[in-house]
Amino acid sequence: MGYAFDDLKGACHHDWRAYIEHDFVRQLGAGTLEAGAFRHYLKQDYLFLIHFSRAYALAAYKSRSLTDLRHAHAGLKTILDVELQLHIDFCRDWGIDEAELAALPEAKATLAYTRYVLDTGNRGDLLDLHVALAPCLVGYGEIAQWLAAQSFTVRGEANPYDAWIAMYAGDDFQAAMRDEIAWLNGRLAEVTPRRFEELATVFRDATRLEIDFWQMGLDRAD
Ligand SMILES: Cc1ncc(CN)c(N)n1
Repeated sequence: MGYAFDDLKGACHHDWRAYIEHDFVRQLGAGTLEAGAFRHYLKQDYLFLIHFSRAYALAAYKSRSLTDLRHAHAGLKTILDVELQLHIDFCRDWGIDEAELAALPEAKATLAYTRYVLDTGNRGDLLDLHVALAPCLVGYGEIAQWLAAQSFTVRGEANPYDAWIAMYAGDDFQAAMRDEIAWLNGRLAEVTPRRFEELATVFRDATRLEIDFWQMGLDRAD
């Protein structure tokens, strides 16, 4: 019997829950997150998304079939057209203009996560790269679903972070998440137990780096 995406989550259940249910996420859902922490996160996430766009471009380069090339292209389009564009709008609403974004120094958590994904993609094959990218795309989609199910989550104008939640709960992002899971399920069905262990390590490490990214936001760490 082959593997599926849920087996990657199962292989690092504790880290996955710590990422999805992080204090940053809880405070954001409740609308109690300090504005300075969100602003710090937003700025670093702008840099993060630029490097993640590069990682999707690397996925396109590594594709051996038109199907894989289209899949990588769709991921790149979601980041560039949906997420990054809305992100720039958010930043403007939060008093951060594009000139400030262009001059930002990268925090260590941003450097570590983005370069880990790019290095994993360069060293490994297309599946390694997509597994390293999965906590990003699938994780935020799942976070939006998890927040929707929590009684402490405040939606609408009473929550200053409502637009952020809406972006990840929205149809475009949720559809991109489902596509990524379907692609991964197709590939994971064919891997050996030994290969699965390698991929589980990549997935766990990327998930741990997501946790560090939330913590960087809360601590406003450089
Ligand atoms: C750190 C991080 N991880 C994931 C996402 C969702 N693409 C994001 N915007 N930023």
